[in-house]
Amino acid sequence: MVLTVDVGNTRIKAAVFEGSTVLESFVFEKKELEKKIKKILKKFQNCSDLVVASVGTIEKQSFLAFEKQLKLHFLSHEDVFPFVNKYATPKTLGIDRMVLAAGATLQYPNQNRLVIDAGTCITYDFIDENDQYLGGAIAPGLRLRYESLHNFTARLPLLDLEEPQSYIGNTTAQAIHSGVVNGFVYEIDGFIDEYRANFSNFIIILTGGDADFLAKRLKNTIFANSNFLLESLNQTFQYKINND
Ligand SMILES: Nc1ncnc2c1ncn2[C@@H]1O[C@H](COP(=O)(O)OP(=O)(O)OP(=O)(O)O)[C@@H](O)[C@H]1O
Ligand SMILES: CC(C)(CO)[C@@H](O)C(=O)NCCC(=O)O
Ligand SMILES: [K+]
Repeated sequence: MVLTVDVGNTRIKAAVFEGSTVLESFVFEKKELEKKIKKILKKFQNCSDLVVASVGTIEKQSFLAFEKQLKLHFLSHEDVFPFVNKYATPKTLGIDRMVLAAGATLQYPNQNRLVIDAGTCITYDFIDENDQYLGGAIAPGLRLRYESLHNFTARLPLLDLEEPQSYIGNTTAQAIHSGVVNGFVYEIDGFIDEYRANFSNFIIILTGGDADFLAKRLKNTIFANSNFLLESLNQTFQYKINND
């Protein structure tokens, strides 16, 4: 059994895998890290490996205590990945994006793939049919848009996510919902159209905390898989032990 942990910018997600099957998955806050992992390991005592990808402030040190119980794999750029990294600054590429690209490469071989992660940030990652990682884009995520409108202005309230009634918002609240939600959806559809115009035959993988919300609203039909990063962590680990 393998315990995978994704330390994002907002929350932590974890899952226990037996082979490629998820036995259970978890979401928790950063301050609960130690307590939660202890609890998971108590329930799943057959876990032999702990695989971590962190883009947050939590470093490898926070996991060292678990090394007594199981083998720690704190993923970094030094690990083996199943694609050729064409990013011009490979060392600054987020480890979460590398893991997503690895999962897409392994799970959908011999085709162009676009991974869209709608989390704290929206990230786009493109791997071509020759398994070359080309790059993509980083944009503010849905919640971040609501927060930045409030934090960087004097008069805009902080609102919770709500379906806009129209693209023509006729109140401050409706104008914000339209700008944030419609803007988010139009932007992502626009990116997908751009990729479609330039590449034929490719698959789109949609993941992240806002994936389900988004999937229903895109004009492009895409299935969401909110576990894709955790599944990719498990696959990256399997790839690593077979290729090290
Ligand atoms: N309980 C929650 N806390 C924070 N965001 C949530 C929650 N539930 C849903 N969301 C949505 O999920 C988005 C954040 O996505 P996610 O949880 O994947 O981010 P994350 O944990 O920071 O991971 P990453 O840094 O990898 O994006 C927000 O834009 C928000 O709309
Ligand atoms: C873009 C985020 C914040 C998304 O989680 C993360 O992948 C990151 O910190 N990336 C570093 C910059 C880059 O990927 O080029
Ligand atoms: K993200």
